Amino acid sequence: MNFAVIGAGAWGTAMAIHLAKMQHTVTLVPRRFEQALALSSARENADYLPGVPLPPSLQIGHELVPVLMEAEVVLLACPAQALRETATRVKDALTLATQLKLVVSLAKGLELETHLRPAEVIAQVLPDVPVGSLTGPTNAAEVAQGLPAAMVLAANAPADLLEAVQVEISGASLRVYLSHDVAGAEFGGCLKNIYAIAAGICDGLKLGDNTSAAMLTRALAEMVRVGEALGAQRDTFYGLSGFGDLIATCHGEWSRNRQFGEQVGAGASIEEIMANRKTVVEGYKTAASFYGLCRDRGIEAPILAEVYQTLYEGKAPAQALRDLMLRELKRE
Ligand SMILES: NC(=O)c1ccc[n+]([C@@H]2O[C@H](COP(=O)([O-])OP(=O)(O)OC[C@H]3O[C@@H](n4cnc5c(N)ncnc54)[C@H](O)[C@@H]3O)[C@@H](O)[C@H]2O)c1
Ligand SMILES: O=P(O)(O)OC[C@H](O)CO
Repeated sequence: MNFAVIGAGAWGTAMAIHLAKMQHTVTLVPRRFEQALALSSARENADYLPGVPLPPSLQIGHELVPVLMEAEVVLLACPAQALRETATRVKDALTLATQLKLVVSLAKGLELETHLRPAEVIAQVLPDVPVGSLTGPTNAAEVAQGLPAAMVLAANAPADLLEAVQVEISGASLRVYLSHDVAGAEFGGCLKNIYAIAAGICDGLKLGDNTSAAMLTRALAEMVRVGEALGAQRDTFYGLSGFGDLIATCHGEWSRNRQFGEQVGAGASIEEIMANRKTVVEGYKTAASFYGLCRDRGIEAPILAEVYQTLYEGKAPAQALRDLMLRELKRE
């Protein structure tokens, strides 16, 4: 199959490496021309995924028109806040000769102003192409090294197309499951980033394993409540895109959302952390987007609200934790 991966951060590069190793025709398209040159000459993405060689067959592209003339599946691998702009670039570069069958989001964040999920943003821009989302517990570095992982491809597209793409992406190191609950799969991936910030805050406050277990368990309950209220299916949150990614991201030393939370919990200034970061922390803006969405819809989400107040209203992390602990008592 012919794949185009638009966006060459850690995750786009890792997926492009995986697909190229599966013998597909793959073109990785970085946003900036200099980045395309650097990747072509070094055969490594030194900025975002250092130490992993790009397979010889992996093509690096820059002009979208020729790449999109041949691509059957396009993966959009940029941060959620850049998705609309990236999908628009794809739309503008599509020609009548297109072979495009499916556009897949790899992003895990809500658009800030609209509160839309990644697949919803793409569908607004590209209403005539089937859109899906590939999500689950997948740290880019591990996938790039070929360590086994499992994901969910969620899409409302013809079954034969989805099954074909599932087969093409799956292999000994990546097992892909299918789902029709795009909302559930995407809400899980977006929400877990906020709870990973909360888990990191607990780490930064040097709390113990009991706190971590309590936080994770209540985060899952909150994820289910928020997701169901927004129209997703309850069961989806107990799968790879919900529970699976929550565990990976809240526990993974590597998680950028967890690391960010740990710095916040340890007392660092949020402005300074964000100013010094080169890579995306999706949970930061997604916390603001979900906070607005839950407030507007009257959805109870106390952990999310405390993370929001800590990040945006200057609330002390220890006070946020205390307020969570001293909420009105209730049945589990
Ligand atoms: N890294 C992972 O392990 C991983 C795994 C699964 C999903 N994701 C998700 O994939 C998405 C991308 O993450 P990443 O890890 O590749 O991020 P990254 O920080 O490694 O790279 C971000 C990429 O987006 C590009 N970018 C930044 N601003 C942009 C803009 N305005 N327009 C277009 N491109 C822009 C950058 O040039 C860079 O190539 C995020 O939503 C993330 O949550 C990441
Ligand atoms: O490093 P993070 O926190 O952006 O998490 C990356 C992936 O979403 C994990 O599945």
